[in-house]
Amino acid sequence: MGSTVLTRSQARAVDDIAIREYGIPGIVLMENAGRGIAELLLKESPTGRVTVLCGPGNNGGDGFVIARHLAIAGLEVMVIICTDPKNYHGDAATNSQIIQKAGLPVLQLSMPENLDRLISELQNSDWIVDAMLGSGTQGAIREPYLTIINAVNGIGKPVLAVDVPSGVDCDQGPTPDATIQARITATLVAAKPGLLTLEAEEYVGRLEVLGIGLPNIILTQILKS
Ligand SMILES: NC(=O)C1=CN([C@@H]2O[C@H](COP(=O)(O)OP(=O)(O)OC[C@H]3O[C@@H](n4cnc5c(N)ncnc54)[C@H](O)[C@@H]3O)[C@@H](O)[C@H]2O)[C@@H](O)CC1
Ligand SMILES: [K+]
Repeated sequence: MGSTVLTRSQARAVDDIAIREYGIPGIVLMENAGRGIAELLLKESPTGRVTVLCGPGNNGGDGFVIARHLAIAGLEVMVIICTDPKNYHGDAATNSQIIQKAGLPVLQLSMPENLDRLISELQNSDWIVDAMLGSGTQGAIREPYLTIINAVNGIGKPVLAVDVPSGVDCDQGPTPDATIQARITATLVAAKPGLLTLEAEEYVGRLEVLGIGLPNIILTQILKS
């Protein structure tokens, strides 16, 4: 399934079928995604300090799982929540509560008051995990993501992007002037059309496709329909 490409609606359908027809809980998919991405990062950086930027949806939920696994492995982790935590629901809310109860360092970002703090956290990082915006991204990139994306790109530390670099519309490609420049993009289940456009080349870096434990038959079913 390495060369498979899934559009936004196909990726959603795959998750939907896995959850509703096959009974695989969404939180298991999120755990598989986050753990797989943490293991990938640990191969690049077995020690050091990592800042995990978490956005408002399930991409942010993946970020919480990644942070938990990196902390278990002994890395110094700082989680930056880029939205009001009241926005979280479902699996992302569960994983947000787990890391907060576990006492991982969390900074609740309220812009622009915390911009200096954000920049100093980023400057002190060996790696940055971009779990801000994923396959749910649509339209022009709004604040605070616009400012954060530009700050991350300006600092130039290596970035591992979760599913897509924030700013990439998974069907259309990058949004000019507001897309994370990743060193590695760990995309889930299959590549997305927007990651393979010519314009995306400078943002995606090394593209890694990670499975999340779905039976192959689900992908076959979607690609045939
Ligand atoms: N079961 C699942 O669906 C799974 C999903 N996974 C993760 O979930 C992600 C998709 O989750 P969601 O559908 O919650 O989407 P996102 O995590 O991409 O978040 C969507 C939210 O971002 C905000 N947003 C959208 N466009 C924006 C823009 N232009 N500017 C600023 N904010 C914007 C809106 O608040 C929107 O509700 C995937 O990319 C992947 O990382 C993984 O956890 C694996 C399982
Ligand atoms: K992302």
